[in-house]
Amino acid sequence: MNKPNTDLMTYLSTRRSIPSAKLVEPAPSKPELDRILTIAARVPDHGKLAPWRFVVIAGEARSVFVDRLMAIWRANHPDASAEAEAVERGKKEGGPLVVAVISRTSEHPKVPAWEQELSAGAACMNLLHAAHASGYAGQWLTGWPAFDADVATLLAVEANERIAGFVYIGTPAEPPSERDRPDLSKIVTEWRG
Ligand SMILES: Cc1cc2nc3c(=O)[nH]c(=O)nc-3n(C[C@H](O)[C@H](O)[C@H](O)COP(=O)(O)O)c2cc1C
Repeated sequence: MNKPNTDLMTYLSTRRSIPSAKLVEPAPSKPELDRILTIAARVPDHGKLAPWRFVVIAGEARSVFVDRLMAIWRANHPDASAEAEAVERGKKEGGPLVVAVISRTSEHPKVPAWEQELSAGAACMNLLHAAHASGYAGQWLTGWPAFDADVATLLAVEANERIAGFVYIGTPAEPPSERDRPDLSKIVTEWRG
């Protein structure tokens, strides 16, 4: 048996996402991000299909992406007030770096699409853990952009792909508050035959 890693257990049992609005510079450097993405890709993957890919939105492209999202949002909300638009922009501006995790399924005789999609979810979670282990923090968000056809076009999402999430990564501006977690008695049962 491996020696218990108490630091890791403490992290895993207390981890929290940091809301994207509270993620600020610095963001991971290119080598740090490469390492983070390498870890994100090291997830259970039945059939070695790599049923996910990552689109990094960082640096100058980060604000261009927000502008493009807001153009789509405005087209879908032609009557929105300036205040509502500012609120929406504020949400999208959170976090200095975003990784769009794209789930990519293909027909396979033994690996149903569901399993491939679960693997993409695992990649999102590993991405958060890797960001944290590298000294950063993150939050996994979908929101309307994950389900919008124009955003899919913007990210060159293909017919067999879906956006699994936008993982916002940066440095926490403040420590997170705690969040209630489900009671084990509500989520665990023991099968006794
Ligand atoms: C697939 C997925 C999509 C999510 N999308 C959103 C979202 O759009 N907005 C939001 O506030 N939280 C969203 N969340 C929840 C956050 O990622 C996160 O769980 C929450 O902020 C609480 O943080 P925690 O990781 O400490 O539980 C999503 C979670 C998952 C798994």
